[in-house]
Amino acid sequence: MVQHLKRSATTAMSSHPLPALAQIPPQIAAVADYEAFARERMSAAAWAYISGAAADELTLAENSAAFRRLRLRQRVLADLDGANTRLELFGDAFEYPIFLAPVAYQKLAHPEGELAAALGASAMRAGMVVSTQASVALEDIAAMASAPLWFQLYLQPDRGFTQELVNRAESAGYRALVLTVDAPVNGVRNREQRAGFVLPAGVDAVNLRGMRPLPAYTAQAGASALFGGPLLAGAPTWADVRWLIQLARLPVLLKGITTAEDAQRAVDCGAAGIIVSNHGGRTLDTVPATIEALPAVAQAVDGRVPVLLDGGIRRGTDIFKALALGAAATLVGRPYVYGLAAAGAPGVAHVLHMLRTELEVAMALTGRRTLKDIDASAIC
Ligand SMILES: Cc1cc2nc3c(=O)[nH]c(=O)nc-3n(C[C@H](O)[C@H](O)[C@H](O)COP(=O)(O)O)c2cc1C
Ligand SMILES: CC(C)CC(=O)C(=O)O
Repeated sequence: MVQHLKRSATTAMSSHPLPALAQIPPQIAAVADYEAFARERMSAAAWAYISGAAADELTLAENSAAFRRLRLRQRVLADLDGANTRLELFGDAFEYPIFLAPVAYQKLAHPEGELAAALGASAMRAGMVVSTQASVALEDIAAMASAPLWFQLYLQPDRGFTQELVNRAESAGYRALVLTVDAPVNGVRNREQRAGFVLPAGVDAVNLRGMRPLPAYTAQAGASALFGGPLLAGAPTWADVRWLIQLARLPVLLKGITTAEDAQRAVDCGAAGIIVSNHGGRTLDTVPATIEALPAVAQAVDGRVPVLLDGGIRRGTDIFKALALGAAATLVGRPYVYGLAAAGAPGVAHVLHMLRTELEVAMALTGRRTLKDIDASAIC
């Protein structure tokens, strides 16, 4: 049913998103409802890669559980005339504070990959962050999108190649750079390992083609698999953050900050924004949920730059709670990838539509007219 919808509605969506949304079956009423449809359409290995996280996946579970533990304070009879969810970030206006987080290799989820995600986001006028490891050329994604795109950067050991990547993103019209700082090495991805995940033919990091590969390295028996090898030797440091901020013409956000100390340092280095993120639980297991890390980061930043958050958002009330505790906006990862896998661009649009509507309901029932009215007093 949803598969059929994908074919017929993608075309309709490019002129108007709503007819396509009207064809989504009623049993998909919440973001979580896409998960089963997505799983059916993916190989077991791709499912393990996308839905999985690091080690015992405690942080993955905690990201959502911590949102669910928070309680809202309902307020009644507020004047909601003129209510809206608008915001401005880095000179661009957005209709609502929900962005698509950078997710690598989206062709694993859908043959059109990032192109369909960008189409869905643009139809809903939502911003999207495109991964360095996208499976579609960053220029082609930019040509598809009408809403603002940001480019997520993994600093490559070859800094000259990294600079080229930044130039390409700037030339293609991306509006900000998101430097991911929490993954100098991959987490211990046991679920992926057990499923034997490897990239299938036809899916690769096309934007990194032509880059000089790291020297081959096999640790001697009894030696460290990581320390002393080339991976950490080329890993980014604060000096690289300053280098990037100096060379980039675009604002640079740091993604993957979860402590007050690092937030302070990021602002001191000239970061234009901070994304509180633990990579959806995919890097270091047992770190706290992002919603628990947010207040200390927001306090350290003290309004000097916008603080965004991702990780575990599955409801509009989660977005509301993040805003109440100091976030200017939020990003979602797996939820839209599940929508993409199940129904292509309309699935992505639908996920955004549901989250936005749920956020508006939460605002109406807590008596908040604008995003600026959402503060900690909305939480018990
Ligand atoms: C399959 C997958 C691939 C990801 N790829 C990237 C990436 O290339 N760059 C990055 O900064 N974050 C990446 N992330 C992390 C997301 O940007 C985001 O932090 C996380 O998914 C948020 O948690 P959520 O999935 O619970 O919404 C990836 C996440 C997933 C699930
Ligand atoms: C290719 C990976 C490094 C992309 C990523 O960030 C992830 O899988 O979490």
